[in-house]
Amino acid sequence: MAPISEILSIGIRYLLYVFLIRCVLVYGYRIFLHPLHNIPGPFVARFSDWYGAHHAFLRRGHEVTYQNHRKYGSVYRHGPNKLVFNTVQALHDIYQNDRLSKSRAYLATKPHPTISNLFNVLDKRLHRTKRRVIGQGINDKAMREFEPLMLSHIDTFVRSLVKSASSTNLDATEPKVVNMTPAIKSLTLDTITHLAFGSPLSLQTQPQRHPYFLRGLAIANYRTNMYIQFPVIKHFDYIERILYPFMWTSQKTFYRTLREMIGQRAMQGKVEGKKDLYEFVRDVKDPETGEGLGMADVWSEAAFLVPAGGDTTATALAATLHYLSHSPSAYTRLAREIRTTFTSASDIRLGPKLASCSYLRAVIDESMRLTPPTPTTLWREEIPSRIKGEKKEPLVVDGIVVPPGTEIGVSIYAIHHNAEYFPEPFAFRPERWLPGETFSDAKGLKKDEAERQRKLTLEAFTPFSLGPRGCAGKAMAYSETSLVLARLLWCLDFERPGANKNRDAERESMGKVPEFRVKDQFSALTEGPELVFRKRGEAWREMFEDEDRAE
Ligand code: HEM
Repeated sequence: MAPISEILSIGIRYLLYVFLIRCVLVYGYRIFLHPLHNIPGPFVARFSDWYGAHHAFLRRGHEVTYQNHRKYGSVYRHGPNKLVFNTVQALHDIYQNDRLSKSRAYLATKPHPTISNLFNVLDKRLHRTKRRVIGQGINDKAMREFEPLMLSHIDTFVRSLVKSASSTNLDATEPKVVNMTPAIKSLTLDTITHLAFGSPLSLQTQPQRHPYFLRGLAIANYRTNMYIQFPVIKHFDYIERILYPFMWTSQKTFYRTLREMIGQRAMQGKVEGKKDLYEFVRDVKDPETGEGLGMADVWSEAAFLVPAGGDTTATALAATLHYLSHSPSAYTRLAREIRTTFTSASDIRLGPKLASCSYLRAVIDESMRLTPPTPTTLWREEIPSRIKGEKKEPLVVDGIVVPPGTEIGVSIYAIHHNAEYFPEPFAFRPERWLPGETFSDAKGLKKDEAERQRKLTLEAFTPFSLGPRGCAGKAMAYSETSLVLARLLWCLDFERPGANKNRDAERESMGKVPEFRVKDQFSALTEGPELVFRKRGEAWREMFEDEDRAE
């Protein structure tokens, strides 16, 4: 009888042969016979999802996708069963299509198989119910009711910038350089936690209480993105615990803080006159069972709503400040609009006056176009028919027949830089959003050509995505960004430390404002901008009136 070691070695060799044959068959099929084999794309992506995982790991999926479109055209193969498109037609065909739902990869972000939140629920009926109920807490009406509390956080933010500023002249005293990413995130997270749980996290006023919250949030986003891009990795999260223990603990701290906030809110029960998001979430009932949500579900909703509402708005604001600090003409025009529309800081409220600030809206939109807060590709998939053997029309996206089981999407970053829809795609041109105005590349177009161009521009602009799974917090995002920028520019002027206005003006006129680059981890990870502030005349004093009175 052969010794055990010989049997083992034969066994291993045999398994290796089987593995190699399987690889040859599977990869050979994916490269040469797969229904998508004719669609161009990077070679590795044709046979392995490691391609997407690798770029998600390095947080550069958005820029790689943009480059790939330049190389391969308006559609390319991003994985064996993944297609990315880059046209307005595809945006419509994918995100406004009843036959499609979020891809099953979103399921990997569920904390438990039976627990879902508004972000990762795939069942359409449950999604509609959750969206209807939770949406009431973040729609226009809710924002008008929440406005005084939102303004109190914005004023805390502006006051801290005033305190960092020199008196009148930037050269006279040394103003403090402010890193805007943590400052803005503290503001937006205080705001969303106040809206969600009826009291804020107080990151602005007591940052020492939650030193790891921002880091934990960033890591939670990173993991969410890795799971969506490469769901298999979820099964190996213990490797992460061993290799990156600090990452793991920061993220746990973030979740623990949320749990504590929910616990404190739950202890208060129903509070008369208070309708925070917690109340709305507790009202959600499963349409099939009629049962309400348990604490684990409430936690899961919070774990999504806090980053959804806090992180994205922070990116929009940081990007806008970056572009303004590089664009003297846009800065001057916006400051003039704010300072001539309102009569005091407290006059800056939601309503017709703020809505009339069209340049403000153009600046925010142009900043979100260049640096979308969610720069990624939002994957969708055809829902398999419940009826066995049912024959469906083939799914066609932008003229391409998409086989069942294919994940498809449009990269928000890539389409926002598609020159067909946005002439001078890397230039900061708020005028492109203003009807009747034009800029260098659009000059000389005939009226009907200009109108066609404008229509395409509007259709291709998709920072909030679109369709039934588009952003539910758009009203909150525009309310918050507009109020912050308007109150800030009422009280202060700002610039980059050591900015050279002449050089900036020259670069701006040539369309060479540097991009506010971010890392793609589903939502964007930002750094900076670093800015210095200068008090504006006596306008800022109003912010301190309550404090002065209290003294
Ligand atoms: C500039 C700020 C914002 C941007 C750019 C943005 C962008 C987006 C995008 C692209 C999606 C779709 C995600 C996907 O398909 O997987 C989304 C979904 C969502 N966003 Fe926002 N968002 C912003 C602010 C907010 C705010 C302030 C809230 C309020 C809590 C919010 C709540 C939501 C919700 C609840 C969804 C899920 C909608 C659903 O699936 O039905 N967002 N957002």
